[in-house]
This record gives sequence, C-alpha cells and structure tokens, in this order.
Amino acid sequence: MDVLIAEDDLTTQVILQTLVTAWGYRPVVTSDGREAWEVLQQPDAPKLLLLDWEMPGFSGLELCKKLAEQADENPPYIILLTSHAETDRIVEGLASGAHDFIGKPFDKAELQARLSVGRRMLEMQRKLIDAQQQLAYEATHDALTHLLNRRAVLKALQALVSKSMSEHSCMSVALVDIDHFKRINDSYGHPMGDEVLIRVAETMQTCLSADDSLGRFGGEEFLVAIDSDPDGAARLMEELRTKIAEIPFCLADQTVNVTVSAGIASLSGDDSLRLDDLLAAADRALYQAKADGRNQVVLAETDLPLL
Ligand SMILES: Nc1nc2c(ncn2[C@@H]2O[C@H](COP(=O)(O)OP(=O)(O)OP(=O)(O)O)[C@@H](O)[C@H]2O)c(=O)[nH]1
Repeated sequence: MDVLIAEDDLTTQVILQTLVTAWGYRPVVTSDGREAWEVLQQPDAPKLLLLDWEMPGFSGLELCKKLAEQADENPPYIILLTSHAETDRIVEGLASGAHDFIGKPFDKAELQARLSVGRRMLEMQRKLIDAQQQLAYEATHDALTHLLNRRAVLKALQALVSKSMSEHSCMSVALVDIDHFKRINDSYGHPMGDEVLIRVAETMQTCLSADDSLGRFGGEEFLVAIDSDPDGAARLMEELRTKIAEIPFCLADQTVNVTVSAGIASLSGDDSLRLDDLLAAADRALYQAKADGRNQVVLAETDLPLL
C-alpha cells in the first residue's frame, strides 16, 4: 500500500521513508503541502497519509480541510504529525478531517500500529464501497443478460423523453420480442432458451450507440430507448432484426435460428406525451409485427393520444 509522507523536515522525512519501507509500505514523499495536494489529485493517489501539521504551501490541517471539502466517496485515512500535541490541537485536527494523530518525536512501534489501523480502516472502507457498488449493479441489471433491468431501462427511457421535450428533439422507443421463444424452450430446453436470450442481448448491444439504452423488459422482451427520430430508429431496428435473423446461433452443437419482431413509437420534441402512452403505442406496433408474420419491424401510427 502507498503511504504519502508530507514532511518538510528532511531528517524526519528520511526516517519516515525508511521506516514505512521496512514495514512493507511504498512511500510517496513530498516536502510541502502544495506538492502533497497535487499528488492527492492524481487518479491513483495514496490513501494512507502521514501529514506534518506545520509545512510550507498548505499546512497538514489545511490539507485535511481541503480533502474533506472534496467529499470523496473513498476518502484517504489521515494521520497528522505534530510537535505540539496538546488536547485542543488534537481536537482541532480531528474536527478538520484527520483520523488520527501522533506527536513528534514519535515512537516507532506506535507509528507502525497507527499505520496498521489506517490500513485496516481503508480495507474495510474498500469492501464496503465494493459491496455498495455490487448491490447498486444488482438493483439495476438483469442477472441473466446483464442488461439494464425493467425499472432501470424505464428510468433511462423517462430521462430520454424529458431530454427530448426540453430540447424539442425526437426520440423513439422500440419493444423487441423474440419470435416463438416458447418453441425454442420446448425444443431445446430451458437452459438453451437462456443462452439464446444472452446471445440476442449481446447481438442487440453491438448495434446500439452509447446514446441508446437497452434493457430486458420482461421474459423474452427487450426495450430500446433510442435517441433518434422514427426513420433513424426504424433503420436501427431493421439492422438489428437482420443481424439476429442472419446469424446462426450455434449452441451446444446445435444451430438455432432466431428471429425477433419489433414495434417502434416516436416522440417529436413538441409532443406532450405520457410515457405509458408511448409504450402502449410501441406495444401495439409490436403486436402488429407479430400479427403480420413476425421477423419484422413496425413503426407505430403517429396519432398518439396527447395529454
Ligand atoms: N429460457 C427462458 N425462457 C423464458 C424466460 N422468461 C420467459 N421465458 C419463456 O418465454 C416464453 C414466451 O412465450 P410466449 O409469450 O408464448 O411467446 P413466444 O413463444 O415467444 O411467441 P410470440 O411472442 O408470439 O412469437 C414462455 O415459454 C416463457 O416461459 C427466461 O428467463 N428463460
């Protein structure tokens, strides 16, 4: 683990550097507060900090305050070093964002122990952040296809509708459904059906741009929020439909031919439309695509009910 040493006294600096190296840390040494601040702005900056209170540039206390203002979700662990370790100073340091304090001249064993506490706290903080990120991912993604789940893709769709209204631009939504998916399950088994869902999701993803959002809307149905007018959305969905129909899905030594049907509804920036109405229009277009023989894209009629 990297340890930032910010210390202007050369002798103390060398002692600290030698000690932390002997204890298995990688020292990053700076001689004033401003240099330390610059190091701390780097993407992989050290998280365990030994800051001298009295330094040119920024003092250790000023650095604590500046770091607290940054409100980093993974903040560094700060140990302040000072030759004036009176209670009111300790209180001021801790109140400014320091986590620990050590008086100079320091006891080596005590410093090593305090660094160990810092390392443990940082490891705990990392685990907590990782767990939070994992939970956030699971709450917004479908476990099978790893696409956005229904709630998350609807949120993305709502955001695109709001953007379209505020910018008076066009947007579209497509509902894409795998044709005769029940037959695939019945003929090849449920695990193969799952594999088809994953492959269709992957293929769809390759056709879309970063401005579009793709999610699993239900069993074998997907929703695409498309930052484009009806013509652009229809071209995109046609490309996607053709790609899926043309690629033979080779799964477990078997070739499965898969096709999809899609229904598209669009919003021109001047419409004032409820999300439910837009989705209902896309669903009607999808129903039409199924009724007309499947493996096709249908654009909804534009006479959508207004608010
Ligand atoms: N393998 C697998 N099957 C699923 C999953 N979710 C839903 N299904 C199946 O998807 C099938 C959907 O069948 P239907 O709604 O009848 O539609 P379809 O057979 O695709 O027919 P059309 O949509 O009319 O072309 C059902 O058999 C569901 O059990 C899943 O996560 N994995």
